[in-house]
Amino acid sequence: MNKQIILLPGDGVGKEIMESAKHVLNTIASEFGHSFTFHQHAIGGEAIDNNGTPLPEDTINACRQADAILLGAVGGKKWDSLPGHMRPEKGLLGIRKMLGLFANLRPVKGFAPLLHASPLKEDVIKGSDILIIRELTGGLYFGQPSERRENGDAVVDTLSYHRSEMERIIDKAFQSARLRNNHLTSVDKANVLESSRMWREIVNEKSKDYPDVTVEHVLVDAAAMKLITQPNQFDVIVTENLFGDILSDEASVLTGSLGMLPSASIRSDGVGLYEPVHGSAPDIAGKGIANPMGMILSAAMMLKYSFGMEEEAAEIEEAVHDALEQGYHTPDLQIKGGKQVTTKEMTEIVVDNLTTKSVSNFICSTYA
Ligand SMILES: NC(=O)c1ccc[n+]([C@@H]2O[C@H](COP(=O)([O-])OP(=O)(O)OC[C@H]3O[C@@H](n4cnc5c(N)ncnc54)[C@H](O)[C@@H]3O)[C@@H](O)[C@H]2O)c1
Ligand SMILES: CC(C)[C@H](C(=O)O)[C@@H](O)C(=O)O
Ligand SMILES: [Mg+2]
Repeated sequence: MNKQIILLPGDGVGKEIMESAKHVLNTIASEFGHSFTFHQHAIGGEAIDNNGTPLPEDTINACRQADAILLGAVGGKKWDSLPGHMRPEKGLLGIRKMLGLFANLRPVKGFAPLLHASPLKEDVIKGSDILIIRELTGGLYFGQPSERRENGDAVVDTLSYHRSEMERIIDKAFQSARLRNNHLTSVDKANVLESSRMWREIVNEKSKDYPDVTVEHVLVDAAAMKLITQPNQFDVIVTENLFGDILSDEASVLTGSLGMLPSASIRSDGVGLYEPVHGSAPDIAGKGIANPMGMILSAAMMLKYSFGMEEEAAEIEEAVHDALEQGYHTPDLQIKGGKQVTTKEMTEIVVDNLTTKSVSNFICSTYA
């Protein structure tokens, strides 16, 4: 099966982990007889430097024609003082919006070998398996007006949603709950926000179409607390854009590191953009020690959701699991003992697991 994949490595560790995803995908292609053609394009800070815009036209055109898109991360201190519309993050928001990628799926599942890598108690996180579904193309991120007023002494951002935008993400969440444990937690701030009251009404209306799914409403502040105290009470969480952004970084603590979390941003026809949940990690960029697992697992999500390659995706997940079980980990994972490795070494171990199912002969070097 020939697939055209757009690679948007972006900035900071984005470039380092994109190499990992490419290596893993090339390995899967040769194991399963697929052909993946990669086309690399600029986005974010790199595109600002080279093209004067965070989202160049040729990147947009390439993404429109792609079978799927893989993105590393954007952003960095160098571009932090630029005006809002020129920031690297605007490139990412722009491509999500232009392609209509309204459903952001962020699975949070602890790998057994990492249960003790979380600062949370092992018996609190044991059994946690959450799918956070974040609305991605509306809300405060895109509402207008969004501007400074009164010579900079006042400011306005706008939280705006149309009913249809809420309905499609809530439908997606009910459908996902049906494929899992039939439990949906809708997270909002209905005690304060009108948008949340409308969201809650729509969830209640929709629940009549999915009588087999149990629905629970939780206010976002309480949800933030419950994610840490009772994470295994959740199955699917659905929420609006900003709440989903915040809760997903929080939930990553269950897995031991933000570097572990993958994501899929999709629309109804299966076209998708796949990226780890984390950012460009400026504090470790260039050191070769970024955790590549979130990126590699995002590539696996691409195979599953955009290409229907379930078996291939499962093999990648297993190879990641095995690498962790073999004791290998990048330094972000606080594991006592085990073998600390670099991004490249971790990638080789995953690739080795994919091809030989054994890394017993792998010699890992140390890094400075
Ligand atoms: N999707 C994206 O492109 C994306 C997402 C979040 C933040 N950002 C941008 O990234 C820049 C930095 O933001 P930040 O520092 O708040 O968040 P960040 O996610 O980049 O980093 C937060 C912390 O997690 C660590 N971390 C993140 N990914 C890691 C990995 N793969 N391996 C090991 N450790 C990892 C970092 O070292 C850092 O300590 C900002 O410009 C921000 O806008 C981009
Ligand atoms: C970089 C930023 C625009 C982005 C977001 O807020 O959506 C990031 O934090 C994410 O979680 O993908
Ligand atoms: Mg985020």
